[in-house]
Amino acid sequence: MHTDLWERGCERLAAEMPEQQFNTWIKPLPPADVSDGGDRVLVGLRVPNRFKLDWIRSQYSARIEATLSELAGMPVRLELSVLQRDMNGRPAIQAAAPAGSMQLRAPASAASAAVPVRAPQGDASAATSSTNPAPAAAPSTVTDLRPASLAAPAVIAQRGDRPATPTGTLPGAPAATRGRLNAALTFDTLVPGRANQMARTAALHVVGAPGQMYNPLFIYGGVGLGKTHLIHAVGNALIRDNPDARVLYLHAEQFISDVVRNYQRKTFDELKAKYHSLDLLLIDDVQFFAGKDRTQEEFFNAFEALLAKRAHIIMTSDTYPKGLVDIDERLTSRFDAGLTVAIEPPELEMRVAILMKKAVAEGSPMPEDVAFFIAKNVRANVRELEGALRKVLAYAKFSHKDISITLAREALKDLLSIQNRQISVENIQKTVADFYKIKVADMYSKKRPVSIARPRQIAMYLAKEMTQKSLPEIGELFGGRDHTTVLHAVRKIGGERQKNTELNQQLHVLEQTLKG
Ligand SMILES: Nc1ncnc2c1ncn2[C@@H]1O[C@H](COP(=O)(O)OP(=O)(O)OP(=O)(O)O)[C@@H](O)[C@H]1O
Repeated sequence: MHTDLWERGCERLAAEMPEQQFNTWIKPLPPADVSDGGDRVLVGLRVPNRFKLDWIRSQYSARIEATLSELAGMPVRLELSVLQRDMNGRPAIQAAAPAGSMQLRAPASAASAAVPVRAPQGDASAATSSTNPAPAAAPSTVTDLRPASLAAPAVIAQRGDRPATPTGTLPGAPAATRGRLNAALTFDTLVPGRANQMARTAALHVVGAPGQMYNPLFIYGGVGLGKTHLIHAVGNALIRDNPDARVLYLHAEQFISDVVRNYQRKTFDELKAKYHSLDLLLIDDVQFFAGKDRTQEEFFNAFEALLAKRAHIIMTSDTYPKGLVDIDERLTSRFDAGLTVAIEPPELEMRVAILMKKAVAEGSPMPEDVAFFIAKNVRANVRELEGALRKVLAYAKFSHKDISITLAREALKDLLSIQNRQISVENIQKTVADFYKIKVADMYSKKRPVSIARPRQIAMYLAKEMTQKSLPEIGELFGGRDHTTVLHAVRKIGGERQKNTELNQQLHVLEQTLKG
């Protein structure tokens, strides 16, 4: 009697949920199994992988159950399981995860962000705060599924030669530890937020079950957004859980140097022995492999050897695998074969939380209004945020004044004036019009075809993000439009950006162009 319940539920969810969210998470699911459970209806949903399962459970299951219950006129219980394919590619069902439990083992510290992040409104954003930890940070009951190789005692211990962070969270003198890991870059010091939620969740999965799922894990995003921090956090957590694990962090350039050195000395066996024996390889900025054929070949070999023995590989890059240039396709397609996740620029609330947490770590707690002022004005990335914080703290120290907005404005006046000088709404309109090949006049016109309306919305979004102008001021500069039109554009493009990789890339390009 409830045979079409799932179809009806999907129709309802499609109408009620933001389109991107529905299309990403609900629409691709295979039809549910609906059965009679006595006093309730049982709805079995098969999800392609564990990551999606956890995400759907934490973000959408309550909503799905409520919608289906309403349609069925009786309680509905949702049962999620991972759909696996057997060797012939036929669907085969893995054991269902019990409802309400997360099948991953988060580091004990991961749930304890010191500064609460006010989660932005909306379905996909509900989970990140210290009082409401991200789903991945939930304590779990998973059995240890690690490959036997992780138990083998061996240590790759080398001195770090990348800038590292000491005990505070602002970068300073090197603090190298095992495997070139920086001990200060942990899940504890990484502020969670919407911008890094998926990447952080996936990283926590790797810590919970290395060598199992999402291998390789490919993390991409713009500069200074926390990619390096996140992969160090995975390495540190893994070593803490398993001191014998052979973990190595290195920047892609270090791998290149290694290949060159071994090439000159003809010691490729040593190179192989070093990399192929690892349990976890963390490799940063793989876009640096571009055009380096021999390096790519060696990396390919290491990659294949590590995956074959179920060691884990995590990579970072400034772009998604298919966006990498001058890297052999057989590599980029492998990069994409596990899980690819983006880290976005942090939203305002997250920037505030990062500032406050880092200020506390530096021993100078910062009033929220000051953090807000800085976060409003420093938007590009966390590294710039740290720079601004450092300036404000130093200024307060040397001038023997309390930290206030006035002091922050004074300390950051160069930075603020450069920003105000460089980015104007007119500049944004021109740059966006050039980029999408429309006329600048279309920015003010009343024309509505999507080929014009969309770039216009993108320009409005950038105007709000990158200038100090208010919504009514921006509306005025876009041909006397109402502030609600601007608000709609800002929300729409901001929301789409989270899910639409292509749009996100375009916005990155525009932002970089505008910042000169
Ligand atoms: N969510 C966060 N919470 C706390 N600190 C963060 C966060 N994100 C980034 N940081 C800090 O910002 C700085 C820059 O981060 P990181 O070096 O990891 O960026 P990245 O994405 O690897 O950049 P790049 O591509 O330039 O190497 C680091 O000091 C890092 O600790």
